[in-house]
Amino acid sequence: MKIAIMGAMVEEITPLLDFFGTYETLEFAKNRYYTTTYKGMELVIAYSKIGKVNASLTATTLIEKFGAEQLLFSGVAGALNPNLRIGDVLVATALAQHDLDITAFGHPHGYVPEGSVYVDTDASLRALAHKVAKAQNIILQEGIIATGDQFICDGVKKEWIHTTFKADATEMEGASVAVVCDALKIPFCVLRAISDAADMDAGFSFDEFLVSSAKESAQFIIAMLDEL
Ligand SMILES: CCCCCCN(CO)Cc1c[nH]c2c(N)ncnc12
Repeated sequence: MKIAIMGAMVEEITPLLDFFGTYETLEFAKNRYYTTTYKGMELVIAYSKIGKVNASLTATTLIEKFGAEQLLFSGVAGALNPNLRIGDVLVATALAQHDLDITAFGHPHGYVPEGSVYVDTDASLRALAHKVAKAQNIILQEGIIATGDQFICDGVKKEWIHTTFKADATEMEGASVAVVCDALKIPFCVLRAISDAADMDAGFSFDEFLVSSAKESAQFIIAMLDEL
C-alpha cells in the first residue's frame, strides 16, 4: 500500500521526517518529495507550499506520479467554531472553497457548474481517526473545513465563512486536496490542529502555535499509520 502524507508548510511535515529518520528526496515541479517505508507501507511525503494552487499540484503529483493510493493531510488551521481551542485536533467531514464565487449568476458561494459546494472525506479514514483518538485518549473534533487563498485574521470575515459554510475551521489547502482526490478516486482525510482563532490576533497566535500544533497533527497521523 502506498500512502501519501501531505502538508502545506515545511513545519507541518518536519515532525514526520524527523520521526521516519531516513528517506529519499526527489525534486519535481519545483517541489521535493520524500519517500520512505514504514511497517510494510510505502510512504511519500511532501509539503505543497501555501494555497490552493500549490496544494492541487502537489496532491495530483502525489497520486499521478508517485502512485499514492490514499492521501492523509496533516497541518494547522484557524478555528471558526467558538468551541474549538488552540491545540484541538479536527478531522474534516467535508470541505468547501470559501473564496470561489460566481454568485453573480445565482449560484451559491463555493459552487461552480459540474461541481459541488462540499466534497466529503473518506468515511473509513474518518472512522480510523476516531478509533485512534479513542485508543490514545485524544479528543478528536469533527467538522467542516472552509478553504481559501487567504489567511483569515478578521472577525467579520471569520463570521461570514463560519455562517455561510457552517464551517468549523479555515485553512488554505484542504478543499484542493479534496477536489483532486475525489476526481482521482483516492481515499483521503484532512487532519488539522488549531493554531489560532482566525481573528485579529490570528497572526500572533499562528506564529506562537504553528510548530506545536503541527506536531500534534503529525503525531496523530503517525498513530493512524500504525492502524492502517
Ligand atoms: C506564513 C503564514 C502562512 C499561513 C498558512 C496558514 N495555513 C494555511 O493552510 C493554515 C492556517 C492556520 N490558521 C489559518 C487562518 N486563520 N486562515 C487561513 N489559514 C490558516
